[in-house]
Amino acid sequence: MDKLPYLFILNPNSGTSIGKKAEIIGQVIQNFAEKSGNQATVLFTKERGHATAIVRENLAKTNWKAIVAVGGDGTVNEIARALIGTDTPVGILPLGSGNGLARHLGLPLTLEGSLKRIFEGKIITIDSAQLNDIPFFCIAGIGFDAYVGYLFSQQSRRGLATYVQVSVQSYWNYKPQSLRLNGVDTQAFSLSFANAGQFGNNAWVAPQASLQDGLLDVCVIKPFPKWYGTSLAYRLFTKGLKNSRYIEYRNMTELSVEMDAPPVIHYDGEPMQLETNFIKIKINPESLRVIV
Ligand SMILES: Nc1ncnc2c1ncn2[C@@H]1O[C@H](COP(=O)(O)OP(=O)(O)OP(=O)(O)O)[C@@H](O)[C@H]1O
Repeated sequence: MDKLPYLFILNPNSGTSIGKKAEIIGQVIQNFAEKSGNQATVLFTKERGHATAIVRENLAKTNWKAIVAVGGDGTVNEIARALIGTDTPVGILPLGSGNGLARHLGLPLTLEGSLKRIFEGKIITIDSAQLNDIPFFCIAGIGFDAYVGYLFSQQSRRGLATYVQVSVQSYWNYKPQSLRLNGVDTQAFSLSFANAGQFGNNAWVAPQASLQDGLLDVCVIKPFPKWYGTSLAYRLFTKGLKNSRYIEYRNMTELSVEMDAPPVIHYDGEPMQLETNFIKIKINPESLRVIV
């Protein structure tokens, strides 16, 4: 049996209720590993960005079989960014709110099912991407979803219900943005750079996206009448956006976006206010190993 150890990094801030259960989940991971003849070290993050620091500190110390993100897409991002171009695979134990990458990959969403998959699954190599120097693995974007992500991050309550509430409230006053996409003037309600197909919670902005095609699926949601919003939302959750006249898809390996002012963006659901109005996005083919 292969005895290389696994490093699990748990973000107690992921999802809506890990916090109080973090220690118990850590214990479940340890017990499951032991029972299945594996070794696991479980570490807990203390703040935003800490997961990246933990990987960097520990990567050279031991030959890890895999480093597992216990949390949502933000936690996967923090861990995977330190594993790009290395042989060490990332595992995903999806305990976040949206779990876009895990859902795209069809991974189990239960604790036991995920642990079994992590210890028994196979490894594939996927593309990663970057927005300026920010790596992302699932989807990055500008526009309405970035704006909502930014407002959501300022709420004290998390979870899907809060997200829906913030989305609906901001929808009515939100105005499409003017930008230049590869130098061409474009009006967009939102612009998504999809490596994987969904934001999380099965909101499929680019259901056709593949993590292994060396391409980004760029989805432009063009300005639309407000009454059309429910139809777009329905299409988003039923993989039907492609048939809308307000949607345009392009496959690209890199692109540039220029805005009039530094925009709020999101990468893998993490909102961020940029300090520049020039954005370059590019794909890095076959750059991350993942357990599936
Ligand atoms: N110990 C911590 N305390 C506070 N925030 C943390 C801590 N560790 C990580 N974070 C931050 O928590 C945020 C949320 O993490 P994550 O994205 O994994 O969960 P989520 O938002 O519930 O899931 P998803 O992105 O799948 O919807 C990230 O911004 C991450 O940097």
